Amino acid sequence: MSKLLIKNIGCLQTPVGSISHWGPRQGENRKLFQAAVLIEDGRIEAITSDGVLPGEAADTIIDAQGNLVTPGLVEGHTHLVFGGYRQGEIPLKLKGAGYLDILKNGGGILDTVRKTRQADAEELYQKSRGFLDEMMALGVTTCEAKSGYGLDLDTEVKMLEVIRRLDETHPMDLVATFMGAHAVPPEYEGKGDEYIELLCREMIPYVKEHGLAQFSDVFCEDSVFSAEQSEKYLQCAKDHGLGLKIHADEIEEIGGSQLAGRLGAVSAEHLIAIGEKGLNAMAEAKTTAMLLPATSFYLGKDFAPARTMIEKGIPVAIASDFNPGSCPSLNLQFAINLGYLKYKMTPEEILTAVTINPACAIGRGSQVGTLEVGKQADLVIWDAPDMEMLCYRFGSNLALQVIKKGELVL
Ligand SMILES: N=CN[C@@H](CCC(=O)O)C(=O)O
Ligand SMILES: [Zn+2]
Repeated sequence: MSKLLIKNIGCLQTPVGSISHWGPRQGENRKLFQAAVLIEDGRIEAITSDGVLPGEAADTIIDAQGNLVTPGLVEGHTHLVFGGYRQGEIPLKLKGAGYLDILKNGGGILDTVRKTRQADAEELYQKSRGFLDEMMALGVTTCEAKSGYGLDLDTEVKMLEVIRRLDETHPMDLVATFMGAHAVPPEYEGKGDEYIELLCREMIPYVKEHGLAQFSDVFCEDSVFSAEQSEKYLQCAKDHGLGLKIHADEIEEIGGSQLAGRLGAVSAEHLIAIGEKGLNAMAEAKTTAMLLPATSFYLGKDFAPARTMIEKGIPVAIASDFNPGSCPSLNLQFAINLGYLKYKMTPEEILTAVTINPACAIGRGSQVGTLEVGKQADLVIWDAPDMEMLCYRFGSNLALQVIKKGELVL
């Protein structure tokens, strides 16, 4: 069994976790100086500090040259499988067209649905592989990916099978979320309730029966799916044993975050327009707030009240929201910068928000998201002495070396 030693780590920084007691965190971090990590068979065998090296010899040694080492980043929210792009929407947005206006006129998500239905699985697979390569080069080692650009069974299954094939063939670990309730498809225009019926009667059972997704998600938004429709869909997903996620209170507050708390959703996404009742419901249920600052930036919206969420004890995660419409950037490092500048989170809270908290929100908290003996050896060596530098510098890729399951992948 191969042994890898990473030595001369200036600062090893990790959220506080423990395999037996893992769960979303508020931001407590552990920092070890002049540290070293011994990895065997893809797992962390030993962590030392103060210049002391693990006793056992290693086959391969990496000198971290005094740099920062953190857990591999966990990307908790993407729509990374999609046909075509939507660059044509920019001029409309610049002329003042709102995100929902474009969708109501058959563009937006529905434009990507048309292109995804036309795209073949191989094309989607190859395009998404490229995105995963880029994300891994930025320090991401585990990633969630949603369906939701099919809105019919065949194309939703096509998307989820692409995600499964990516998980089987790419070094990145992927977690799939079924999002058949992303929008009402054109063939059900004006018949949203009937489409929810179809999702509950046909698609959710099929997805569960074929093990195609671990979670289910819905776009609960004005003129997309109401809180009532979202509840019906999520209750059906819950009854079929899928974990619950909900795009909530992104543009209008229509009760999505309250629903998240009431149903015990594992996470609620966006939350730009969340109100006091939604905050209290999520705090009560310990539903993770999956915040998407690059979407706020790109749509020219406000930023979610992250500080208030942390003060209320709501676990906070930060993700890219990579998708062709509201956030055509997969750069989680940029989301880290925005977490610092716009959410005013501390570097420790931000590290927690891009590692253990999203890991818990996608069901991987016991395997990844912290650096501790026994966990999977997913780590990043950064071109930075500390987490402050990662939060402060933006526009450059500061990931120097990425280790995935003990293998150097970058
Ligand atoms: N808001 C809904 N869904 C995605 C955007 C999807 C799209 O515009 O293609 C989001 O999370 O931002
Ligand atoms: Zn999304």
